[in-house]
Amino acid sequence: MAEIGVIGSGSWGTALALVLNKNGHHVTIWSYLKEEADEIGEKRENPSKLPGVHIPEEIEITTDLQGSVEGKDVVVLAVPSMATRATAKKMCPYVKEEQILVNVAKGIEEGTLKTLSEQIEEEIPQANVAVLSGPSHAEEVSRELPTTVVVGAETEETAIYLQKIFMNDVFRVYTSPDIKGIELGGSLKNVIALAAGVADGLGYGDNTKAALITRGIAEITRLGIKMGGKLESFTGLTGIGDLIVTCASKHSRNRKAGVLIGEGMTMEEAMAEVKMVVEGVYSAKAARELAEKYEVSMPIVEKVNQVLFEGKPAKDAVSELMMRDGRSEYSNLPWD
Ligand SMILES: NC(=O)C1=CN([C@@H]2O[C@H](COP(=O)(O)OP(=O)(O)OC[C@H]3O[C@@H](n4cnc5c(N)ncnc54)[C@H](O)[C@@H]3O)[C@@H](O)[C@H]2O)C=CC1
Ligand SMILES: O=C(CO)COP(=O)(O)O
Repeated sequence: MAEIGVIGSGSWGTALALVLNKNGHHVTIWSYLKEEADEIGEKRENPSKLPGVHIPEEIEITTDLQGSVEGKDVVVLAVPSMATRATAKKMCPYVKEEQILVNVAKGIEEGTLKTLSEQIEEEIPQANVAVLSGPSHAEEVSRELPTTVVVGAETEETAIYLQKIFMNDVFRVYTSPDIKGIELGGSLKNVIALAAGVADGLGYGDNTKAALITRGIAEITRLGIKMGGKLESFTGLTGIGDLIVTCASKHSRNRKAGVLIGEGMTMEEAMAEVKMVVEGVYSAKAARELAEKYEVSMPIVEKVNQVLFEGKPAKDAVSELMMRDGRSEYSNLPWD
């Protein structure tokens, strides 16, 4: 049995706390909001984030960050990406040398273009930072529906340790050394999911969705490989796997926000309506900046930016994507 701190009481932190509790570990969830901690503690449920899911008494809920980090065998970071750096900074004094921190949020920092593990390493240099990602909606994980994810770590030893900590009969965990590829797949898919939602909101069909998923993973892979990620991560659970679930699922926050935008809402109105964190909106600008920096063509990412931030009508964005110059599907494939 391990002592585990989960930093973040949103739907994903809570769902992972349930997995870890089922596996026999002692889990403490840290909540940023006192009202959220009080409500979970009293009702043994997170009604706004995971309605109807019982949170057993053994799981402690607290707003004491020090107590949730100090002395823990593993600390899981599950706060929204825009709060990751600030939260890591606050955690730093309580983290011992080589303590294992697992980031499970998905995002890229605007401006610095750093992944979340890079930000955590900058703020907590003494930590051993790993990541966990894959096609895994909290609503399904918390109901014990079979799910697969990948843990990425600096050493095989850490990855296998974490695999044993998280894995059970309904939560299968693979290991990988490709932290960069895992993080890029998880963050960039959210931007494509917004586009898939927009297509649904415009009333387009399955053909359009399949096109966005396939051309979307081509964009993600082109950039990801140039940035040092491995092809296998983009063709695996943390790439195409996560993109499929996000673009197709009724649980997806990014897809939902896209649907509302496709139906005519502004980005701000859509985010307010979804109520939960819509990471693709925060990663979209960073994705566009990365495409420029690494000189990679990412037309879907570009159109998402124009719709979100420059007032381009969604229908025009789709037409413009369709009417780009004709080209070969894969420009690296020779004809002879
Ligand atoms: N919900 C899901 O199914 C999955 C979510 N993720 C990722 O996990 C991360 C967290 O997402 P969710 O749990 O879904 O979010 P959520 O929308 O369910 O909850 C957000 C939580 O963040 C907390 N919070 C708000 N401002 C904060 C701040 N400044 N500092 C620290 N905490 C703050 C709130 O208390 C709230 O509990 C995101 O990056 C998301 O992409 C990854 C896989 C699955
Ligand atoms: O990353 C996630 C699922 O793997 C959560 O993001 P969405 O809710 O937009 O799908």
